[in-house]
Amino acid sequence: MKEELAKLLQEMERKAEEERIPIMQPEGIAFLCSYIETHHVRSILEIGAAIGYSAIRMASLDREIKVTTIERDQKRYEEAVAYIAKAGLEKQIQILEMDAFDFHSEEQFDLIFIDAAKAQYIKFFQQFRHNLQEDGAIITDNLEFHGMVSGEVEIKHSRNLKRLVRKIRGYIAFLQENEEFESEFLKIGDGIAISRRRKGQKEDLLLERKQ
Ligand SMILES: C[S@@+](CC[C@H](N)C(=O)[O-])C[C@H]1O[C@@H](n2cnc3c(N)ncnc32)[C@H](O)[C@@H]1O
Repeated sequence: MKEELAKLLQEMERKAEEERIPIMQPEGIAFLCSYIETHHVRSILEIGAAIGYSAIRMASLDREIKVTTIERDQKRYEEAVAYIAKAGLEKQIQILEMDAFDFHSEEQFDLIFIDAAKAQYIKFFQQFRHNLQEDGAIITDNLEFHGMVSGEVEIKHSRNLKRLVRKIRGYIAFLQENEEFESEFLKIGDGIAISRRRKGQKEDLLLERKQ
């Protein structure tokens, strides 16, 4: 990695820590980058850009990689735009300021990375599975949610947190029972799931869309 880029990423990590912006943890982003490299991923759709940290990490792996990333928070979007420009990655990263549920496209991606509102994971998955290449993968972060999902870390007084943890457990069950996708759950970073289409399912999906 070039020295300038490494410095920029360090600045972003510091900012995220100071302002409590939830960017990917080091182990999680390292895994994501090695997945992209070993699977020769070239096109990525990211739901949840925040300040653009993971988008920059992913796009800087290879000049051929294109990232489309979506952020609904105006301030974070503007900060991400500035960081992407500083990294010189405007040609590789397309950032959209919008609610991801308003993003409708026929484009097919090698990888879809879901890293936005956790309570909406099932809805994101259902909306964007249509945009996944046949051999692609949907990766979701934060499935352990700091140990709260397994119950290792007890939630004492927050109803909202309890509700969120119930939603994440619901998403895990949704993936485990999913007939179209097979998911692998990894204890990396804050907990990652990799979901790939079972064989023959893309053809069924295309037929379903034609009818
Ligand atoms: C965990 S942060 C993303 C971190 C980023 N992927 C990284 O690691 O650098 C989640 C972001 O998703 C955004 N978000 C949540 N729900 C969204 C939605 N429906 N559409 C677009 N962005 C959303 C939030 O504003 C927040 O900035």
